[in-house]
Amino acid sequence: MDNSLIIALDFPSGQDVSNFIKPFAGQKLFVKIGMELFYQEGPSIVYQLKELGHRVFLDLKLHDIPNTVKSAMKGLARLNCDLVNVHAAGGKEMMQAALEGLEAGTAAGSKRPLCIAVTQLTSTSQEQMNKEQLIPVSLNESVLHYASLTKEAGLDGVVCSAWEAGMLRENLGQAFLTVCPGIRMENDNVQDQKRVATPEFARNSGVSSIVVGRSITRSADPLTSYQQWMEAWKGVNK
Ligand SMILES: O=c1ccn([C@@H]2O[C@H](COP(=O)(O)O)[C@@H](O)[C@H]2O)c(=O)[nH]1
Repeated sequence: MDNSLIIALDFPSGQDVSNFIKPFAGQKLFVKIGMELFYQEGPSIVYQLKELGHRVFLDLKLHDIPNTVKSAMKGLARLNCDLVNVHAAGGKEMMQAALEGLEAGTAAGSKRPLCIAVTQLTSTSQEQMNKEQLIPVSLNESVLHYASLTKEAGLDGVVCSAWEAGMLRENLGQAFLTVCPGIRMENDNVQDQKRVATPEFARNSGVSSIVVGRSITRSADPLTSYQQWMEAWKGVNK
C-alpha cells in the first residue's frame, strides 16, 4: 500500500459515492470509508467498492475494551477490506486483541487486512493535547510513544501527521507504515485540521500514504483535482 493517495469518501449516502466515482470509471482507486458513510450504508458499501476493484481503508477507529474490539475486528475481517484501524489510546492489550480478531476472521488462505493505529488526530494541536487530554509532553513525544506501543503490539503502522512521519521512520524503521491525513495544497483552507502539510512535504518526509478528502470530494471537478493531487504527491514535473 506504499505511496498511495487514499480518497476519503466522507459522504452521507451510497448514492453520493456513486455520483462521485462515476467520472473515475476504469480507474482503480484507494478509497477510505469513514463513520459517516459506514453508519448509513453498512457493509454493503464496502462490498460494492471492492466489487468495482477499488482498495478500501475502513476508517472506524475502534476504541473499546479488548474483548469488544477483538470481536468487532473478527467481523470486519470478513468484509475483505484492505486496511482497518484502532485508536492507540486504547492500549497495547486492545491493539493485540484487534490483531487476534482480524486473524480469526480472515478466511484461510487470504491475507488479513493491514491494521494501523491513530496516534494523535491531525485535528489536535499541542495546546489542546496538553490542556484537554492532560498529556504534559510535546506532540512529537506523544505520537512517538503511541507509535512505539503500536509497533510493540504487532500492528502494521500508524495514522499521524506528515510532521511526525520522518521521526517515526527514523525510530521505528521504514517498513512501519505512516498514513497521513491533514494534507492540503499551499494556501488551501485547512478547515478543522491543525497539523497540516502539503503533498510535497509528505513525500519528502517519507510518508507511506496520504489521505485526502474534501479538497478532492468537494471540488467542482473531482477527476481533474485528483489528477493534480496525484501529480503533486508523486512529484511529477519536479
Ligand atoms: O488523525 C486523523 C485521522 C483520520 N482523519 C480522516 O481523514 C480524512 C481527512 O479529510 P480532509 O477532508 O482531507 O480533511 C477524514 O475522513 C478524517 O476523518 C483525519 O483527518 N485525521
